[in-house]
Amino acid sequence: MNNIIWFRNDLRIEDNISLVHAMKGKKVIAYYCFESLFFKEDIYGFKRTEKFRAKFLIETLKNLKEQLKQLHIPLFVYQGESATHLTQLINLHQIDNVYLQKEWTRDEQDIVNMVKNKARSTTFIETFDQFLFHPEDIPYSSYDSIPEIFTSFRKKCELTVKVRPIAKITHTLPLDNLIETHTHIPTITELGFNEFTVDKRTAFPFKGGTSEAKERIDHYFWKTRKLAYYKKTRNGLVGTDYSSKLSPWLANGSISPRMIFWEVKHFEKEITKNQDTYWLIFELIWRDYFKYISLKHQNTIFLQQGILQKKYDWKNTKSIKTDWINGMTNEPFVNANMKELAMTGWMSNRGRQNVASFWSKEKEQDWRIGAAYFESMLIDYDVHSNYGNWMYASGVGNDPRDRKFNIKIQAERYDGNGKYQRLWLQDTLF
Ligand SMILES: Cc1cc2nc3c(=O)[nH]c(=O)nc-3n(C[C@H](O)[C@H](O)[C@H](O)COP(=O)(O)OP(=O)(O)OC[C@H]3O[C@@H](n4cnc5c(N)ncnc54)[C@H](O)[C@@H]3O)c2cc1C
Repeated sequence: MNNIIWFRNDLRIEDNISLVHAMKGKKVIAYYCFESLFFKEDIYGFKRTEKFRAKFLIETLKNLKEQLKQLHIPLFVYQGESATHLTQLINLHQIDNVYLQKEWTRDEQDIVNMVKNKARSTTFIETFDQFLFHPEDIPYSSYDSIPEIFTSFRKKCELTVKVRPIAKITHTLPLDNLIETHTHIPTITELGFNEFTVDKRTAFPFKGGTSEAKERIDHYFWKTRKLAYYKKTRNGLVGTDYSSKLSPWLANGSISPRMIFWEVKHFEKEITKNQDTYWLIFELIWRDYFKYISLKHQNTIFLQQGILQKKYDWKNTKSIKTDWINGMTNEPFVNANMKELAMTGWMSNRGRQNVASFWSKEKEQDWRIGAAYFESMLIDYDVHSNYGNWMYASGVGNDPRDRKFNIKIQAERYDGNGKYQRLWLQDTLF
């Protein structure tokens, strides 16, 4: 059998089910495409992927290519459309099976369907591999019965679901499997961006790729033991260590939630087990939850009325949008966060909650514009977490209390000494 592993948001060789299956083939090649759809402008005028995530992705691919090489698997990398490139590759190498992580959102599915339509004699094996709690293991007979309240979901899953072990690779391919690809990983300029240096103030000064993710875990868990204080520091705003910062690697799959889960368990056995160590797993369950919500509600997560079918009088005011994006509103705390995002592609969870609430609840602007801006800018953009959290913050999702943040009180509580606001607003008056 000739197999392809089609990498998308599972850019790792460890704990990758599709790779384990693909490696049973006689000939195995790997494929990745910088899909032009994800680099186009959206309907609001934002580039769907901005330079921060593009750079992170390039770094991730470089690391993946090296790691695949150790297994004697060549990585073919293209820019454009999979409907063209992957179909050609399938024909050229007489591919029997394409293995890939199952995705269910609109654009991801469209891309797969276009390839399937052009490669009708090839088998596509799609496997869920982005979850902590595997969809076959959760205590619900269908996605329809997933509760709309996170706590109900979490409690029931915690009682009944066992996190699966890490999927292991047991062999390498013969050396002659490592054929020349005549493709290369594009540079940032080839992807349409100018070269740039990262702002020194960034809270996320890290690179893409599994190796970097593992270094981060080593630092945060083992070297500094910050994990043992995670719950107490996770609402922080300044510096690298107030939270794990694992989301960008999780988002593109260069690390799996299971890898993190089992490392927490190891830490709990070797060092300490407390509320803080549990809380990192608690947050990973939030991540799962938003994936299940999008599995349940499918593409309604992109609609203005959200999964609640709630109609508000959403506005789309150009000046409010410009002020919000540029950090020029009447709220210094919002401004500091928006400047951080614009200059680094990163914002803390506390910041995200505040700027989202300000945009949709205070200014009553169409939440989808805010979500689209985040999609463009965030290094850790993940379709489910982003749209799930945006709906939640905007009153059309899973927040049973439909909260609106008091920005001044939030700034006082989480940035009482003004350190964070000074960091990002030092050049402007506030
Ligand atoms: C409006 C809004 C948009 C967001 N968009 C994204 C997004 O596109 N991608 C993304 O990964 N997260 C998103 N989040 C969730 C959260 O802000 C980030 O996951 C978190 O800040 C990442 O930092 P960390 O890795 O240090 O998190 P930690 O606090 O260390 O948490 C560990 C992990 O748990 C998960 N997690 C934590 N909080 C959440 C949450 N609220 N929802 C889902 N998963 C969570 C993440 O995978 C995170 O890496 C969004 C939140 C809001 C309010």
